[in-house]
Amino acid sequence: MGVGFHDDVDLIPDKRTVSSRIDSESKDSSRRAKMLQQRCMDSVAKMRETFKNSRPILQHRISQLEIGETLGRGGFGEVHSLRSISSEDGEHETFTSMALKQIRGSLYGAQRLQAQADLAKEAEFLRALSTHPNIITLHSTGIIGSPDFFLVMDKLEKTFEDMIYKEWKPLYEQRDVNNSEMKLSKREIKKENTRNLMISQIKLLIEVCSAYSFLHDNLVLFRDVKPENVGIDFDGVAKVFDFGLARELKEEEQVSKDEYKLTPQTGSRVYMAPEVFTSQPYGLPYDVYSFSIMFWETLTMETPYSNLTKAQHANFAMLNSRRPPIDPKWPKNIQQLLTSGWSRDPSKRPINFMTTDQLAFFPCLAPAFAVSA
Ligand SMILES: Nc1ncnc2c1ncn2[C@@H]1O[C@H](COP(=O)(O)OP(=O)(O)OP(=O)(O)O)[C@@H](O)[C@H]1O
Repeated sequence: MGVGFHDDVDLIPDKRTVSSRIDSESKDSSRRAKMLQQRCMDSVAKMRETFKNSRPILQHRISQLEIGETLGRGGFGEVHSLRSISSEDGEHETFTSMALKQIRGSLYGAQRLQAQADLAKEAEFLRALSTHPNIITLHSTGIIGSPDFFLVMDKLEKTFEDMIYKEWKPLYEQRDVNNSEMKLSKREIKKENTRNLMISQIKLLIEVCSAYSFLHDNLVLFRDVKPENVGIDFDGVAKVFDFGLARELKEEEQVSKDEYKLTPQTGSRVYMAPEVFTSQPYGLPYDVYSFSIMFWETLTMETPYSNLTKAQHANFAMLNSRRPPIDPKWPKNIQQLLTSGWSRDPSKRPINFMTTDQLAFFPCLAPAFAVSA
């Protein structure tokens, strides 16, 4: 089922994003730049129309908003907490659980236009897809000044990346601490804590999978699956956000099953699948590759390929098939999922992600899921 989005426009890369942009060195760069600019303008115009027609409660001017502290900044957007919105009768409604995303003040000219198009695209995706419990909810869209828009979304407490490095990793490093009432040996304590940690990790990964599977069911390729782009809300639920690189797959761009002609080298370097890096057609298996790298990162709490330079990564991981080391102590199912998920051959990667069933029925973890169900 398609969801009807407009054409692709590229993103301004953040420090780890190597999304292909207007290539000033290519021969037809100025023609391409003009085309891109036109596409941006078209999507911004379209978005302005959509915003005009959006639900009235969601139409706000920036002067009516009380914007709180900055929660984060990306390549083109900045996100603030939202204290309140004044209603027409001057009363203030409090929206402590919401966040406002707008375009960074430092962007001008073509970059700003591009950012507007990206934000417009993000709003369209969220409008269509944020019914899923693990996709961030879009509450509102609005206009800031005359040309720019903003989005009001659920506020996130932290990202999956924070979870890995600021919560799980310190816990793992203290895994010999006894938190259990039972009298256990040091070895047993370590084993139980490691297992409990893995259960927490897999539970959140299942939620993440569920969101990406939903996108794939709607023929939406996310193209930037990584822990930075998954949030955790204040109830501890995983929420996929940042649809800046997402793309609806269209029949006219399909070259074969699961392969589409799309912008090469789009995404973030260490999570990028070889076919995307080497400018081949690609499709949904791209996200499965990225998810597998994220899966490994979650379990090891280590940055993938951190021991390789960019050139080594290109050579060993992208052109050859070197992958992060799999711990032989991990359950066999996990080992198999990783090996197939990051396979060089996209057709060997599991379709539709690792479904909840596949993840939940690891023999070692099943009892934990049964208890919490
Ligand atoms: N709903 C939210 N609640 C709290 N913080 C958020 C929320 N959305 C985003 N952030 C924070 O703001 C940062 C920037 O947001 P986001 O990644 O959406 O911006 P972007 O410009 O689209 O990023 P990128 O350059 O990665 O595409 C995030 O990394 C996160 O730390």
